[in-house]
Amino acid sequence: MNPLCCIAPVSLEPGEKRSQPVVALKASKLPVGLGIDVPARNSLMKQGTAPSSPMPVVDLEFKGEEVAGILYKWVNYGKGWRARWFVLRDGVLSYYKVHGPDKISMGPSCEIGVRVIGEDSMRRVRKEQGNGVPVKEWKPFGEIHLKVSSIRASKSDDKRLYIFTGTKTLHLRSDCREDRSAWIEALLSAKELFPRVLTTSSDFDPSLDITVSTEKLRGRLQQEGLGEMVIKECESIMLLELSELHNQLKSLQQKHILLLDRLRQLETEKVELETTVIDETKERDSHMLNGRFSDFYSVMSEGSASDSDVDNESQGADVETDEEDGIYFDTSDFLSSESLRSGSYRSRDSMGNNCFYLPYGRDSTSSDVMHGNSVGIKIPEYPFVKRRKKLPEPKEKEKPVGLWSIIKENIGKDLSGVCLPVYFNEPLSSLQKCFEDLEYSYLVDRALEWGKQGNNLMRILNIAAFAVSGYASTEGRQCKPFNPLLGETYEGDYPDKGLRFFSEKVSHHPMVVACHCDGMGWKFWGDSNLRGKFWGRSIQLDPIGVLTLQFEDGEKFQWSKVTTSIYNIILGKIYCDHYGTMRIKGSGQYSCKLKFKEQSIIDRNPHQVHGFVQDNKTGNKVAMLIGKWDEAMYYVLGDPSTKPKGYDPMSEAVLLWERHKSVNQTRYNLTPFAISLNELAPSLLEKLPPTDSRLRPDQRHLENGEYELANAEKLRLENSQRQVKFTPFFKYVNDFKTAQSTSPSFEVNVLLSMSCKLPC
Ligand SMILES: CC(C)CCC[C@@H](C)[C@H]1CC[C@H]2[C@@H]3CC=C4C[C@@H](O)CC[C@]4(C)[C@H]3CC[C@]12C
Repeated sequence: MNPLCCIAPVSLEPGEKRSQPVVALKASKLPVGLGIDVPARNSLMKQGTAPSSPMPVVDLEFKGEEVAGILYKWVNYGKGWRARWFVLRDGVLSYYKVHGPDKISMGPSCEIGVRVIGEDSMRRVRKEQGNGVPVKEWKPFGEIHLKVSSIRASKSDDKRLYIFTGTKTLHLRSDCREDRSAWIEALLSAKELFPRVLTTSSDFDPSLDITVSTEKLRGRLQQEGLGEMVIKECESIMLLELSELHNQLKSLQQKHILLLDRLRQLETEKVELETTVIDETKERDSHMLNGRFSDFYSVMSEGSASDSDVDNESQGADVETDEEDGIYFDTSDFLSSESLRSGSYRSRDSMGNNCFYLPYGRDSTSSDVMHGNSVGIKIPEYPFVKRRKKLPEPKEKEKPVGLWSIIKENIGKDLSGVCLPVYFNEPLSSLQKCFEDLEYSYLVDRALEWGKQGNNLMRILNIAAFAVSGYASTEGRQCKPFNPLLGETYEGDYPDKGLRFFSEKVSHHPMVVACHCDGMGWKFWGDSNLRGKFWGRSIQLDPIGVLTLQFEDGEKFQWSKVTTSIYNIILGKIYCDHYGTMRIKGSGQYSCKLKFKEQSIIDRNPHQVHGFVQDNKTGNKVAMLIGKWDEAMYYVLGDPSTKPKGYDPMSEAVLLWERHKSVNQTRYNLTPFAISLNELAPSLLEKLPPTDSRLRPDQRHLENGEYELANAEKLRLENSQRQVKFTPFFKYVNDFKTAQSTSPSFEVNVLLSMSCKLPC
């Protein structure tokens, strides 16, 4: 039983009037399974006055009949509000998808009275009825048991209502105020008809009846030959103490309940606030496509956002991220950090914390052996390369600046002209950051080996772990990478990991980075372009583009990254979350689907990822994947949907990947691998092209903790970049060539490299 279930229903706002039911009708069997007397409804509608006035009453008393109608359900930030057909029956509120403008998917036929709420709902029912085609009975998309839920009306929007189910909150919106009142009334009545039986959850029963027996005590005291007077006194002392304890327990329990309630209220308010911002932003965007909000994001990323801000509906037709695929186990039950460690695999505590001090190649070898997952495969031995383990000591004291102070100072100004100071940056460019996704490249090496041995399942499992591992380094990072100049490059030569990496910024608007990596026996490439949306207190980044991994034997895997949201950008601690579905399409035997669960504030178990591997030919699920993007990934063989109820996948889970635990934390929370990326060893200096990110002066100054210099250089670079926009390219380059012929600056070098790439 979920502890949240016991919270009492929240009543309507004091001022909220319970409106009359819109209409209640007797059933006549309908093809769609809903018994609705449409002509009767029509005549009533005609009698009715404007929507603001109360509707005529037909059946005042709600006797537990069915209620149905359209409500808009909040799905997620990408999909927004979606129409769903809701049916309230026997204390259960079920909802179904609405396919197209008129097609409703409904539940089983019923012959009892049905009340249809809302004009639009009636219109749809009439249309369905008119078809005369018997409609398939659909399984409900979701079900809410009202006896364990609480219902609440939104304070700020008279069309919205919330249903807390104990584990999640459903955000619903009706077409008008009257419809909301009708729904709330129906829901509350249904709830009253099916009151929650509290006796089942003694853990949260506020009456907390404890029966205490003094029998044993009495017996023992009698044995000692004590008189009745003394025994009675002892009994009353004990009972008094106990009742004191009982009272304390009760008040603690009350506090707990209040706290949980407050938390849920806060969460509702948070979503309400954010959805209000979304609704308003959408409206505003339609009025001024290139207005302040789209500019604002470009300031955050210094012009890296693409211009388009359209809601991408085509991607997942009508997928509700939280409720898709019934086969998933409720990972929240077992995926706590402790249970992650208590599965069949035991964590390699003995050496896990030290492993990053080892050279990368050897590190992966040691973990391979420990994980057992690579028993029987050959693990490549890479040479040791000495790399730095720390960033240079900062030369100046840090100057923390809140983003809010910058926004405040620039209110009313055109934000595209505002530059963010360097304090918001980390000493890495987006080009280097792309390479961070390959920190756990040993997983691909393993995948190669498994495939060579004909074990394609282990190959895709390792690739899935690799695709997830790329997110691990984002945990605890609060600064933004430097936005490279157009034509800026980064080359990483890492024989210690068997890697050669190259990335380049290939487009400025939209900002696109292309990268390529040669591993031993495999290649990985892709381009990254982010579509950004600013939601007021958070930024949502939707990556566009495909990543490809190809093995020397020809097998190819392709996937796209999931959505990233950055929260608390104005106030509080910045953090990011990754959520959505990642599909890894394999050209061979298997593909994989991974779901990154979106975090909520009462989520005690964030960052979960779960999914399965599917046979491309038969469609059968052959293995399950579970874990967290910032901790570890595990697999369990077999079809997850055939497992019995209450099955604990962690009992059989085998570790695929575990994040390196770094102790050597910098101010930027960089991993040891990330620390190595901007190292400029003297031997490298001779070899690097002048366009390499390591040579970017502002980034170098920031790394050295020379904040003033870094800021000045950053401003200079950004200004000269802006200048390029207005000056013909060749004139700009030639002017610089003549003015600084001896040692051109970084940006001129980058520009010069561009001129070589352009057709003459
Ligand atoms: C307001 C400003 C200063 C906040 C800085 C926010 C930081 C946390 C942001 C800025 C840019 C962001 C990155 C941009 C792009 C990607 C690629 C994506 O596929 C995974 C997340 C990742 C790697 C983001 C992680 C979070 C990030 C580093």
